[in-house]
Amino acid sequence: MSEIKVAVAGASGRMGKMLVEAIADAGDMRLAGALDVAASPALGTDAGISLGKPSGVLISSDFAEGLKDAAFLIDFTRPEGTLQHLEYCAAHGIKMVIGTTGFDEAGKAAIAEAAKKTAIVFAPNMSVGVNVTLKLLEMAAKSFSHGYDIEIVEAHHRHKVDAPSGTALKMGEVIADTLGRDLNEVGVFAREGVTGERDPSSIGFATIRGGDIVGDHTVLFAGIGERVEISHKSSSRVTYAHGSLRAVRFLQDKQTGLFDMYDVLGLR
Ligand SMILES: NC(=O)C1=CN([C@@H]2O[C@H](COP(=O)(O)OP(=O)(O)OC[C@H]3O[C@@H](n4cnc5c(N)ncnc54)[C@H](OP(=O)(O)O)[C@@H]3O)[C@@H](O)[C@H]2O)C=CC1
Ligand SMILES: O=C(O)C1=N[C@H](C(=O)O)C[C@H](O)C1
Repeated sequence: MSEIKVAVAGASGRMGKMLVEAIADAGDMRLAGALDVAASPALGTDAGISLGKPSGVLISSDFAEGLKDAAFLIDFTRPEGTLQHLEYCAAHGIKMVIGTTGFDEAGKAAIAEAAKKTAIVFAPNMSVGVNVTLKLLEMAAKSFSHGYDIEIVEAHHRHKVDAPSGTALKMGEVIADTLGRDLNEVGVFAREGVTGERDPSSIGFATIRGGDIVGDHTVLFAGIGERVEISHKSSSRVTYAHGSLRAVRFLQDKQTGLFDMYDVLGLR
């Protein structure tokens, strides 16, 4: 069987490097292109050089050049970058795995629209563990629908630019949907000063940023006399990279459509 040709956007970023390495180590894939922003000091360098594994692929900011051999683009960048890549990929039939977080509603709508022209997996967290945790949260939310206060705490490294994390928001959405609530109405994203008592229907979010924390998420169901905490902790970004490669393989026989990691992992 021929190798799957995969390009990586944000190739010199934390996830980009991890993906370049994971593709090199995968027996069924080949790095077919590497993109980064025009201002990146990594432009023109070999995408694998910082890993000590030269790939023969130079990092480019030119979409036509960086994607000329690619059937797939894995994108972990910023929403504004992803939306540019999306337009190009939709026009050229390149399938996408999007891990970028921090999209507004218009950005999410653009991804849904592009999925009418090409096949896309879009998920705020590609790890198996987090997606299984989302299923556990659905189950827990059903049982803790009354008498339990729901709070979501997430912690990430000092470089993360969006808050709360895409994963924390997804956890909130899953719980709110299960309980028939609208996260836009019940989400509480900051507390300061005299806040008044807690609204029992609210879902609170707390954000920690520091050091090199890869990604921790805890959902707290706090009742009277007991509390339950459901936690996931990432110790390496490799889990996101391996999930992304599973998403690429899942998309191989899809032509169009918007999918997430529940689809990839058979959790729906
Ligand atoms: N879904 C998941 O499982 C996961 C999602 N993420 C998400 O992935 C994204 C990237 O995370 P991370 O790798 O840590 O971030 P980094 O900042 O390390 O990497 C981002 C990369 O994208 C580049 N970039 C920045 N702006 C643009 C742009 N406008 N267009 C194109 N490329 C751009 C950066 O270039 P430069 O450095 O030169 O600015 C860099 O190479 C975040 O949104 C994060 O939340 C992260 C981990 C897991
Ligand atoms: O920026 C990160 O690092 C991560 N971002 C994703 C998010 O916002 O949920 C996934 C993971 O938590 C790591």
